[in-house]
Amino acid sequence: MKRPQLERPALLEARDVTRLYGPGKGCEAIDFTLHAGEVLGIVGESGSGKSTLLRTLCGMEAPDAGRVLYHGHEGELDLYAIGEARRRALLRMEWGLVHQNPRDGLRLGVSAGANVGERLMALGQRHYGQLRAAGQDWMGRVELDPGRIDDAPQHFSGGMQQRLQIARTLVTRPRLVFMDEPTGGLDVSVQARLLDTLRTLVRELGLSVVLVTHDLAVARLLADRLLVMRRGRVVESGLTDQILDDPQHAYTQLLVSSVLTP
Ligand SMILES: Nc1ncnc2c1ncn2[C@@H]1O[C@H](COP(=O)(O)OP(=O)(O)OP(=O)(O)O)[C@@H](O)[C@H]1O
Repeated sequence: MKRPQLERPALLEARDVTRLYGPGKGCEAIDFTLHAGEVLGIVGESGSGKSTLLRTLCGMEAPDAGRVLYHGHEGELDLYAIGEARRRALLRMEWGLVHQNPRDGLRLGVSAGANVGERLMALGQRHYGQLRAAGQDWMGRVELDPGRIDDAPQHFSGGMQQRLQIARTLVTRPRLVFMDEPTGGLDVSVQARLLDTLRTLVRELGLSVVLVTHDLAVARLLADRLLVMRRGRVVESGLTDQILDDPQHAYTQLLVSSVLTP
């Protein structure tokens, strides 16, 4: 998906971000700018530091050094200079987070409709009819049967739960969405259909996304640009098609030719 974004404003910036648990474990000296409407894929083999970087970017884990800057409604915010309460409010009001395991992002015991409506309620919506209509609408958008709005997600398949988590995340129209292996842990055919839905939503809504995936096929379908990580560092970055079609770094070449084992 090639969408030139250079003219768009910066939305999220990582400036020399480091979070290390040990040498090469975590992420180190990460620098990038995500522009509005852009999908940035973070790829690399298992243990390369993708999830650590994502947690640092989305306010869940403070870096040892460096800054994460977010350009939101209130202008530029230094994510770890503001308090915990404001970071939480950002996640609730302006951001969305899609976990690999939908169980981490859903409340399994309450209805599908309540799961979708909850984030709207957190933004102040109280009108039952409107919340229910939004629930049905978003279940339809992620290709779930809106007739199952009163069913609890614990009775849904893994793929359906992931679709519901995506609906719950996107219903508030977040300005920035973080996704950690959104199609991981699912059967291949389920993954392919979900990826198709995600790609449609990303395009239709013009989403700004930071996407972590070890799966280069997922990266190719969704991401405009890639950061390739190895042992905590970015070894290569650029447009997705350029990197995947003509990788420059030996590690990326190995990744692309699937020589590396997970
Ligand atoms: N809380 C933690 N405490 C100690 N070490 C950690 C912690 N979190 C991650 N690590 C280590 O940091 C390194 C990077 O882990 P991370 O989960 O960020 O990699 P990843 O690329 O997301 O891998 P995967 O795809 O397997 O999730 C690994 O060596 C991991 O063991």
